[in-house]
Amino acid sequence: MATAVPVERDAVARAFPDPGAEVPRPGVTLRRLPEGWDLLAAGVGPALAAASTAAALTAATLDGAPYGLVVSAGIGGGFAPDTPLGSLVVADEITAADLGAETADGFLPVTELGFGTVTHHPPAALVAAVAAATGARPGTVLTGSTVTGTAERAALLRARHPRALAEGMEGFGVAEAAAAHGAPVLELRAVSNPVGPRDRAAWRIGDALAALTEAFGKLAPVLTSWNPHDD
Ligand SMILES: O=C(O)c1cccc(C(=O)CC[C@H]2O[C@@H](n3cnc4c(=O)[nH]cnc43)[C@H](O)[C@@H]2O)c1
Repeated sequence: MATAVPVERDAVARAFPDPGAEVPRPGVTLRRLPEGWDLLAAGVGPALAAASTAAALTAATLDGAPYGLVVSAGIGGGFAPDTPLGSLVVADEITAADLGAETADGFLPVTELGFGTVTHHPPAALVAAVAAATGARPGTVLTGSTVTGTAERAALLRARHPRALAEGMEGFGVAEAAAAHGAPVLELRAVSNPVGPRDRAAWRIGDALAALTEAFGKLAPVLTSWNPHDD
C-alpha cells in the first residue's frame, strides 16, 4: 500500500492491531504488517511515487514474494458537490490529468500523440467490493503534478473529465509501476479539501486521515478475500 507521506502511511497502519516492522530494501523502507501487507510512504508526486513503488515491486519479486495487488492511498481533493470533505473515493479509472501537450486547439493527451497511456483501470469487482464495504464513491481519480488552485482549472478538469470525483498527485505513478510488473492496482482517496481556489487553512487533513484509517479497517478483509480471477 503506497501513500505519499508518512502521516498517511501511519493513518493506514492504525487500522491494524500490530504496527509491524521496518524492512529496508534498496531505494525504499517498507513497513511490513503481520497480516502480509507492506506499507510504503512513496513520496509526493507521480514521479517519486512511481520510482518508489517500482523499487518495492522489484524487491518483492527478487525476494520471491511478488505483490498480488498494489494500493495507492491518501488524502486528496474532491470535486464539489459530489465529494464532500471527509468522504471517500475509490478509483474505477486512474487518469493522468496533465500528461500530454498543450496546443492552440487545446490539450492533447499523450495517447493522441501516439504513445504511452493516460488511464489505468483497477479491477471492477474489487472496486465494487471496496465501495460496498467502505461507502467510497467509485469514479475517476485524476493525478497531477500540481495541486489545482483556481476555480477555472477545476472547471476545466471537470469539463475534460466529467466522471472525475477526486484529484491526487500519486495514483497514476503508482499505477504505472504496478502495470510494469503486471500487478493490479487500486486507488483510495479520503477528501481533505475541495478541488478549487487554494485555501490551505480550510484543508481538513485530520478528518481525512481518520476516514482513511476507518476505511482500511473495513477494507482489510475485502482485500484479503479478493480473488483476481473474479475480475
Ligand atoms: O500538512 C500535513 O499535515 C499533511 C498531512 C498529510 C498530507 C499532507 C500533504 O500535503 C500530502 C500531499 C498529498 O495530498 C494529496 N492532495 C491533497 N489534496 C489534494 C488536491 O487538492 N489536489 C491534489 N493532491 C492533493 C496529494 O496526493 C499529495 O500527495 C500534508
